[in-house]
Amino acid sequence: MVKKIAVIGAGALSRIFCTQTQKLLSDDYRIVAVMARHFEHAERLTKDLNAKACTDLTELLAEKPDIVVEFAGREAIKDYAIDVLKNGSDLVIASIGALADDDFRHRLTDTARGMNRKVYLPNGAIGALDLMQTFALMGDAEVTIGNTKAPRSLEGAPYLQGQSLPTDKKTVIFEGSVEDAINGFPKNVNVAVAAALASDTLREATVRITSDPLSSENIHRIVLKNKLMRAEVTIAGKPDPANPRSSTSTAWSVVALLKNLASPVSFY
Ligand SMILES: NC(=O)C1=CN([C@@H]2O[C@H](COP(=O)(O)OP(=O)(O)OC[C@H]3O[C@@H](n4cnc5c(N)ncnc54)[C@H](OP(=O)(O)O)[C@@H]3O)[C@@H](O)[C@H]2O)C=CC1
Ligand SMILES: O=C([O-])CC(=O)C(=O)O
Repeated sequence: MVKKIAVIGAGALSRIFCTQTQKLLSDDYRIVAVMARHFEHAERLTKDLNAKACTDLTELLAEKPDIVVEFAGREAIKDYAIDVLKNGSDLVIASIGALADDDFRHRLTDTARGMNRKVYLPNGAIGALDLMQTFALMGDAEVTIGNTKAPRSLEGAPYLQGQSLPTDKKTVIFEGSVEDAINGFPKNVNVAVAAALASDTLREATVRITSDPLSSENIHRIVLKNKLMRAEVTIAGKPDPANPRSSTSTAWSVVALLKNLASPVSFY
């Protein structure tokens, strides 16, 4: 049976996700609605999809989606996630940074369990969340997460308080906890929260953010070790031209997730 997908967000990642899901997965999925803050942004995306454009969650959920996919940001997912699950839809969250908030994460988990729904956290701009869960089970993982982006991909973050970054030299602009990193850079280090949650090191993992004027990629390097295993995962993705903060591969990772869910043989 073809499953109905509704999308929250009509920006850079939603556009890639919708286009590629329609192109590659039409035997299994149909996009029925897209929501944005501005109606015209949602409409710009839906006109090629034969889907409903809206600015209101009730309207989105009226389409009775099997799965709601979020590409809208930390505040949006905090506002909508519980109602999506209570509506009976499963949920894919790109703005995984929202789950660094213990209260939200517990409410999300409890609601999903109570409603017998699933919340899927995609690999996003990184990968290997399966491997990181193995580290979590083995215990005592030491995890460091490095993120390198060009200044234009970092500027505007609350941590920088409007300051511009040097354009002539590579600079470490943040070193600290995952929680401080996501609060300071909510649109840049969702990957750090994903890695820390998967490896069960939300309080212990450390994050380093580097601004590199010569970098044409968003580079994420995660190093994990315990007494029996060590791993280094480096992923370098091209920034989306419409939103240089986001790597385009993030949207593709959600297409891959949906493909996996629909397939009789799943990778893990
Ligand atoms: N897990 C990961 O690896 C990654 C996660 N991300 C997450 O994905 C998010 C989306 O990225 P991207 O597509 O590049 O962002 P964009 O800024 O290009 O698009 C965001 C879209 O969300 C919409 N939106 C924002 N707030 C709301 C709201 N409250 N209700 C409805 N719609 C809303 C905007 O509406 P409008 O157009 O009307 O303004 C816009 O269409 C990022 O903010 C980040 O949190 C990003 C990269 C990697
Ligand atoms: O897209 C990326 O490279 C990573 C990103 O913005 C995030 O994790 O929020």
